[in-house]
Amino acid sequence: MKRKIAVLGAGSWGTVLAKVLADNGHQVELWARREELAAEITLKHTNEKYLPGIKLPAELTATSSLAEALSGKEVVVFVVPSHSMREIAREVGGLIAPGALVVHAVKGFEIDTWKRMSEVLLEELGESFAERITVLSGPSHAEEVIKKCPTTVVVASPGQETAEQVQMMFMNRYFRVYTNPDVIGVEVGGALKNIIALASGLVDGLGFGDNAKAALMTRGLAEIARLGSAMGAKPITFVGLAGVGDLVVTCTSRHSRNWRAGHKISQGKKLPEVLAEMGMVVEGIKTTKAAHALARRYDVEMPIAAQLYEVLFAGKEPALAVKELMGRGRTKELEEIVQGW
Ligand SMILES: NC(=O)c1ccc[n+]([C@@H]2O[C@H](COP(=O)([O-])OP(=O)(O)OC[C@H]3O[C@@H](n4cnc5c(N)ncnc54)[C@H](O)[C@@H]3O)[C@@H](O)[C@H]2O)c1
Ligand SMILES: O=P(O)(O)OC[C@H](O)CO
Repeated sequence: MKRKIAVLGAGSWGTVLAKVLADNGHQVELWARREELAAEITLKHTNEKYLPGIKLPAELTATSSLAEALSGKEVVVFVVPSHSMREIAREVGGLIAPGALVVHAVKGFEIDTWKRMSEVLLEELGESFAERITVLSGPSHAEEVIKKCPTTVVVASPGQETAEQVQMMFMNRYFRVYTNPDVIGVEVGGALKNIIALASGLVDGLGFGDNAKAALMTRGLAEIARLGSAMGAKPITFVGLAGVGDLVVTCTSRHSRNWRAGHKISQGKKLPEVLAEMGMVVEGIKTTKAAHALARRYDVEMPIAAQLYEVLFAGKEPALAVKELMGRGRTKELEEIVQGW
């Protein structure tokens, strides 16, 4: 079934998801915050800032008007940074058709409340959308999907039927989509892996080698599963695409903005300088604050996230953070994660 779809957010990921949907024959309109970018996408079929050198399909149009983007659409896909989700959801709340499906592909928590993105959407759009909000996550760098490199993602929704509709909408020969009923696990896995990716960039920058990287990813997964389970996720979700899958790709790829930001910090650069140099969303920075707060709220131990918090926000030397992690007291390996599997 061909759909009329609005994709809100014309950064790297929003533009690429819009292209996947356009490749699948859907009628897609992108919303870009800046008018010049909307004009560039519609008239030149490029998005040079976020996807340099890439030609977009001629059928893919963009607008800077939210009302125009949403007019007559059956599906709305949110791909804005997590810090702007509530503002945008509030603005479009009254404009979304009552029966429309809502999808988000955002990997982060709301600042200060530390709510998940589907919670924010539900609060702003209303209870009538409860069964129709879906999250799309998994190991998927925009730079590779745009070249049709084989990619797998997962969609999670409270209703299996909704998840399957979204699965069919996005799935094609280069973009394979799985379903999972665990919305909390998929959202928490996608958000928290960014912290470990930042730490990976740091450890790589310090020249600590492959053993340290493997340790970080494995013990990072333990922290993700521990907090996620306390928040209500199914632990098994963290061995899936939104857990291990995304952790592997983000910690090992030079495409990762989070990895690159961590690497720059290892070279002695301060956070404002790093953010200015990146010029793109680095969700892991805010998510480190989220993990710090959520670990306290749910009373779970997250030593890697705690050390990263001190490096990012209290000026701790990265090498000292690693030394302190290695100097922690003796402990058992998997007990806390295995509970509930
Ligand atoms: N890039 C990827 O490969 C990728 C893959 C999967 C998921 N994601 C997730 O997708 C989300 C969006 O990331 P992205 O990669 O497209 O980011 P990006 O940095 O490429 O683009 C961000 C877009 O958001 C816009 N923006 C910035 N502040 C805004 C605000 N206050 N209100 C509205 N729009 C604003 C920018 O103008 C830009 O168009 C993030 O949560 C990210 O983790 C990204
Ligand atoms: O570039 P990053 O670090 O924001 O990661 C992008 C995606 O989340 C990878 O799946």
